[in-house]
Amino acid sequence: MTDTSASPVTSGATSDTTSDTTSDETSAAAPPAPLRVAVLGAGGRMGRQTVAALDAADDLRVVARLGRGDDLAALLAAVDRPDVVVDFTVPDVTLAHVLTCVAARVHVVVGTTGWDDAALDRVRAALADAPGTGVVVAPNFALSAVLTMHVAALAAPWFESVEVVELHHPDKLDAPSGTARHTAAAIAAARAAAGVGPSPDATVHATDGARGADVDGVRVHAVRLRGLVAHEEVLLGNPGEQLTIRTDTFDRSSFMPGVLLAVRQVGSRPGLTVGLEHLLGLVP
Ligand SMILES: NC(=O)C1=CN([C@@H]2O[C@H](COP(=O)(O)OP(=O)(O)OC[C@H]3O[C@@H](n4cnc5c(N)ncnc54)[C@H](OP(=O)(O)O)[C@@H]3O)[C@@H](O)[C@H]2O)C=CC1
Ligand SMILES: O=C(O)C1=N[C@H](C(=O)O)C[C@H](O)C1
Repeated sequence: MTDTSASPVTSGATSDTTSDTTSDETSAAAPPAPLRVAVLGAGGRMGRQTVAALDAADDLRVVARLGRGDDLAALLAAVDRPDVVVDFTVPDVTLAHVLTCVAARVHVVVGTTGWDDAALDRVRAALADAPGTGVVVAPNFALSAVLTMHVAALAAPWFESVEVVELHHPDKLDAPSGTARHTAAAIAAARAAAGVGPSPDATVHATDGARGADVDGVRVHAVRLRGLVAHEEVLLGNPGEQLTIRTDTFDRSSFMPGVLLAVRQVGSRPGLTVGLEHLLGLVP
């Protein structure tokens, strides 16, 4: 539901940062107006956490909280529209949300997973007609997860075998997780660049699914278990040795520094950015 108490129309625009005084000294010290942010999926697990994190930041202001059935296009057509939209909804609708924002030339930060190359290509095509607009799609905003993916890609060419195991709460809609897909893609790219072939696997008899999903040639296994939040292991094997890289999110607060970083940076990153690693400077 749209939060009318803080909607673009009723929130009083920039009045909280506009000083009554005409003193040069005072106006020079005035902080910039907070970035105006709308949250899609605001009533969900991530949406609630995101609204709270934005509320706690002096330089960011939540101006709308949207859920299923709320009119995003109308919000973006308002005079006093948000600067940035954050999407934590469901895989079926996130592409449409992003295309609506790009058409209105409003920056978007996307945490929702379930993206594939075709959907990302549609965003790139839309952005070609919206110069200056930024979209950040990040499968995982937690630092430990981003570093797990980064280190896994560094290590992958040095091992014969590599497989990914992701473990999540059972209310999750998509499998494998967006993080696991992103991890597998990074591993596959690093191995291909180094001329390393597929992981050895002699399996000729297997029950469907027993060897997990094939993501870019990397086996990915998905566990759903009550009590878990979000976890991933990358297993790398050589004769006589194993490297395990593991990330554990015990609480969704782990995602918030990354979400706020993306909200602050998306306006200065025109085009499509996939992965928080780019915002952290881990990759160009
Ligand atoms: N990038 C990251 O770091 C992270 C990404 N995620 C991803 O974020 C997404 C959301 O996760 P989570 O918060 O746990 O899921 P939830 O199911 O808790 O929340 C999803 C929310 O989206 C709302 N919603 C559904 N359809 C629409 C719609 N058409 N328009 C607007 N809102 C809609 C739901 O409303 P209703 O209740 O009415 O259905 C619900 O409030 C998932 O894809 C998940 O994988 C999760 C954690 C971290
Ligand atoms: O649904 C979740 O919870 C999560 N989804 C993201 C994913 O699919 O990778 C990020 C994190 O793993 C939590």
